[in-house]
Amino acid sequence: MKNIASVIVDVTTRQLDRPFDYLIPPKWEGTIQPGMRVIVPFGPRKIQGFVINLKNEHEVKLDKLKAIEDVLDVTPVLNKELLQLGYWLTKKTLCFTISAFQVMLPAAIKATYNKYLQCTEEDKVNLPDEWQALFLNRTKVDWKEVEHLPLTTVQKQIERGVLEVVYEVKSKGGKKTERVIGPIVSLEQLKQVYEETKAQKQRDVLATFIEDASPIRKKMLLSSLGITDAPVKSLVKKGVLKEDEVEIYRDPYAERDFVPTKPFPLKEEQQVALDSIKQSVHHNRHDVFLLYGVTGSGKTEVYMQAIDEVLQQGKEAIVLVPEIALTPQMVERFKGRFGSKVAVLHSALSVGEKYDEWRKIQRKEVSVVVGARSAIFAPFENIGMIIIDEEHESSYKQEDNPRYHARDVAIERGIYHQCPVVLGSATPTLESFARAKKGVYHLLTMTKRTSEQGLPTVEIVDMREQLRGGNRSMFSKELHEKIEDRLQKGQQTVLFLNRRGHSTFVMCRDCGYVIECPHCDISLTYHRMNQRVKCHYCSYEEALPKTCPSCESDYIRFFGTGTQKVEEELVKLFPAARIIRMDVDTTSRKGAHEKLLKTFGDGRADILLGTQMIAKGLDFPNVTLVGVLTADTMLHLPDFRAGEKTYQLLTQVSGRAGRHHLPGEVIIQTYTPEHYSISLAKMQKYEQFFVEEMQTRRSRQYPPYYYLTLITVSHPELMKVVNVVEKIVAYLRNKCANDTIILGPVVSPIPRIKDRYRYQCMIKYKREPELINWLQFVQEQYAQEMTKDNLQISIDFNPTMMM
Ligand SMILES: Nc1ncnc2c1ncn2[C@@H]1O[C@H](COP(=O)(O)OP(=O)(O)OP(=O)(O)O)[C@@H](O)[C@H]1O
Ligand SMILES: [Zn+2]
Ligand SMILES: [Zn+2]
Repeated sequence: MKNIASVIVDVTTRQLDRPFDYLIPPKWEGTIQPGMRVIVPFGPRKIQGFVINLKNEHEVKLDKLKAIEDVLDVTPVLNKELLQLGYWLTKKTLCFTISAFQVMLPAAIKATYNKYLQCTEEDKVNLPDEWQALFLNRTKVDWKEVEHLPLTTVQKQIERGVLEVVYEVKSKGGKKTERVIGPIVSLEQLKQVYEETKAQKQRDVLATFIEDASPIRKKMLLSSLGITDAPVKSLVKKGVLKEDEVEIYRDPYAERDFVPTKPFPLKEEQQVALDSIKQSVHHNRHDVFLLYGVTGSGKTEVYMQAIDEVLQQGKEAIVLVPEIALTPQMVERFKGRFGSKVAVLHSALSVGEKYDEWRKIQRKEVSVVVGARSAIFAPFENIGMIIIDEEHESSYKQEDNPRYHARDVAIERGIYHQCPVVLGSATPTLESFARAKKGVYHLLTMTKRTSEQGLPTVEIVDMREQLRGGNRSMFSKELHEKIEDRLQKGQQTVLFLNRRGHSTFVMCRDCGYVIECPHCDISLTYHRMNQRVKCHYCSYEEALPKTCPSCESDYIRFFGTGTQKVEEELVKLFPAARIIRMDVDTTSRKGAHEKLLKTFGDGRADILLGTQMIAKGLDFPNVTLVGVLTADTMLHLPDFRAGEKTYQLLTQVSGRAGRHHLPGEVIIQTYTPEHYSISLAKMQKYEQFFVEEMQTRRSRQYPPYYYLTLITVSHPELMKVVNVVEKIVAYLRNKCANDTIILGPVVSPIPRIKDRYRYQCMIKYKREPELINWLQFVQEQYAQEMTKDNLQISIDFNPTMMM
């Protein structure tokens, strides 16, 4: 009998990042499996851990072995494949094993929770007698009530599919909960208590539950009987009723009807693409496809018909879309085609809602997942295809540990399941397009829009000339006229303001003083709502000063153009226009995003003004004009991908115009019309852009010609940082190949965050198979100081953020 479990414990220190052995007490022998979470003693504490392996007694030294304290799961939360994927993540990103396991699970499982055993009404009849008694008049039993039972008997019922373990998140600030009352005795007993009770109000309560034993919201109970809390409290005290606090779960899409859709007859290019993908589905081949299709070429339709094929094989599909594109429109399209077979995972869901969706996946109630980055870890066991839409989006890379890229995880899972991975984009990353050209990925090209209109015409307006001509407005003459024209025709306009890289700092116009965060070397961002300035890195905030702290001038103003300011000007210029503004301020409340888009989609507004969040995925037939207010704000970021990102964004935004019967027009306003990212976006010539940008990358030795690894060292003391980073660089210089370039050490673009000084070094290399081992060695060398002395060394392979 294997009665020893190897456990990865929840401690994030390098020295302890290895399995520890624990004895399995006899009562759990044969029931504990890899992938389950347990509570184990660790030093003076009791902590959580994941069982990864079982062993026999003779494989380990028995003396000193402590025993497992408690078992948290009755069935594994991580299956064999995901455990393996966890090790892979650990190795590839140099994160802690425990972090790799945790990132694959929904937050609810990590949070404090109540554990219940649940049985549906229909399943109750299938329970053995003793269990039926337990579930009498209720569908949910607190885990504490069954804890004393042998785990195997519980497991048996779970395997039969009649019982289920569920977690409910304990309410933490801000989450909606409500009190629920229900009986905890049998109907017989309820009747008996009813007979014995004299107090009329208590009798009323009892009568309610004799009629219908299911738990009821306390508020409703009190108001329907017209009573106070007191009679309920007495009955709870007597042990007849039970009061619970439960989080209010809501299926965010439950109240919505999704109009069922049928597959479109495909256009020729779509058909060719689909056929190739189907081939590899049929032959269970792990191929990576790059579906390069212009905006509006019907990529989503290809995804959906390919998924159809996968479902017919009895397999499952994962579809990743960027968070920002996970609009109601996108969800609607998948729900419309696949109905209740779809689970949706995105960050707007509450912890409980996310957990509910995850559970649907684990219980195999759904076979399609549409979700943002972390949906790549969906616990399916029979994956037939993984799709990554808008594969160029930087949000697919996680910026915290584990610093993984969803594309890499998708390919790893694709290999395991022997299934195709489809990457789709109108503007693929240079890395992916280069791979496709080399034949590493299969290139599928769609050059035409599905509508007869073709791509919109794009016009570039030089804002410097506008200024010379005396126009100081943020709207060029051209854009102004075209908006006027659309208003008259009753067509819609989308205006895009690129906020990323936009300065919204506060500066004194007399002396040039800029307000900065006292803890981070970065300017504070102005928040109009409450007249305060805020740090984006450490959330430090203060009131907007009335006079300049340096020269006391009262001419201290905030700089940069915010959406609110644009809106104000729009109202002045077009008083009759109905305007919708979408930015972080107007969409912070739950459901607001969806509501605003619906208003626009229903034609109840003329102009949609927004930031990045309107650049993707929108498909409104009446939009015939797209205006980009300032195209170049991103070009000047200290990032070698600035040109690529600008090109991608301009193409995506332009792609919102003229997608159906009406032709579309795009106006791009810029101060640098000569930059090739902007001029080629006008011509919509991705392949030419690719060639140009590749030349730049080659000459400047950047990806995809070179790989990058960024090491950032931080500590509250500057000397310490410099000392450590210099040692690391010296060590690496000694090891690395001759053609490897080590830049630095230099001060990071943001020299200080949260009172920690930051230095970095960038390694550029063509081939360094040992690099990962050297960096692991570096981590081990500094493990003590990282645990005890507040030293941080972050290692980012293929970084997407250069700051
Ligand atoms: N074969 C087809 N026949 C007619 N209409 C189609 C067909 N395929 C897709 N469409 C429609 O064309 C429009 C554009 O398709 P879709 O949104 O899938 O394009 P896309 O390539 O994903 O676009 P983007 O990259 O801009 O988001 C949609 O309204 C879609 O319903
Ligand atoms: Zn700060
Ligand atoms: Zn001043």
